[in-house]
Amino acid sequence: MMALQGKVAVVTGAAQGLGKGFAEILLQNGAKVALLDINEKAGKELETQFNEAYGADRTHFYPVDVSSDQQFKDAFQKILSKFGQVDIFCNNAGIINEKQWEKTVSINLCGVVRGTYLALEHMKKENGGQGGVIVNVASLAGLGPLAQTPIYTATKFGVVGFTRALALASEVANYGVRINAMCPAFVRTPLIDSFNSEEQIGQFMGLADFTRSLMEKFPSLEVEEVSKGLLLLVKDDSLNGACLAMMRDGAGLVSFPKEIPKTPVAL
Ligand SMILES: NC(=O)C1=CN([C@@H]2O[C@H](COP(=O)(O)OP(=O)(O)OC[C@H]3O[C@@H](n4cnc5c(N)ncnc54)[C@H](O)[C@@H]3O)[C@@H](O)[C@H]2O)C=CC1
Ligand SMILES: CC/C=C\C[C@H](O)C(=O)/C=C/C=C/C=C\C=C\[C@@H](O)C/C=C\CCC(=O)O
Repeated sequence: MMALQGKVAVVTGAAQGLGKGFAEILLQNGAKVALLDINEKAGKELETQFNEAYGADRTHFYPVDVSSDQQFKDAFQKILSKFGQVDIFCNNAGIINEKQWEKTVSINLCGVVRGTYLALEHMKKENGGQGGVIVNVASLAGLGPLAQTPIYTATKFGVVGFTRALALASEVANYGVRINAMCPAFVRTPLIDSFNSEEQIGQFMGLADFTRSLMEKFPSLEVEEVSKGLLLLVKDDSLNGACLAMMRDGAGLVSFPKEIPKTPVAL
């Protein structure tokens, strides 16, 4: 298991919700944490709160829009200047917006790619790096479709596929970096109210009742529960290319079929 004492972690979308929970459990386990978020007010307030709770200078906030290549790169350099290294990188920032769907893709998928590649360039052994672990936050909607949010679903399937492919590349090329994905069902954060917002859901508002029924089948998880899943994916150094599915009735590592299950058709 990876010891976190003295390690340096980066968490995107850290100002609230799951990102705040992930940052806190990493601090509680001895890591220093760089908080990245577009919400500058909330990020600065959380930095102060965490430094008071876990010791001065254990946390620093960096205002970053993960859809901006330049902002992400600039922040990463500032993190390296302040902390000297990055051992853990959690790409968590994400939104739901089926109307501004290019924005959703740019944040949920492209933002994860940007963060992953920044971390990988720094961590991989062939670049003189010390190795490390990257956790990309997908969703259960990255393993099965959410009818009301086809674009959000597509981005999460993309995060799962990207993570699994890069984990395989890391194994084959011996980068010394583990890359895993988190696939929680509904979690009690501000994001899940999105399904009721015409501004975010647009043409699919008529499917709100379908999502409500899904929420009954998959009762909401608490941030604290999901944060324990993050800790597992970070600490267990046997896990690379793992996808952790999390639902109220339990969590489990997804077993992807070696062969694609299919029903033969005559062509
Ligand atoms: N809440 C849920 O039911 C589930 C959430 N997830 C995923 O977990 C991640 C976090 O979601 P929540 O904490 O629930 O959402 P949230 O809306 O509570 O927090 C998201 C955070 O990301 C930040 N953010 C948004 N756009 C950004 C950008 N362009 N650059 C930097 N930061 C940005 C926001 O300011 C906010 O602090 C997302 O990727 C989401 O898709 C996955 C499964 C379930
Ligand atoms: C409208 C979207 C609201 C919130 C999105 C939230 O951020 C999120 O990602 C929630 C995902 C919840 C998904 C819950 C169930 C998905 C079910 C189907 O897609 C099937 C997928 C897996 C089957 C799981 C099982 O039955 O074992």
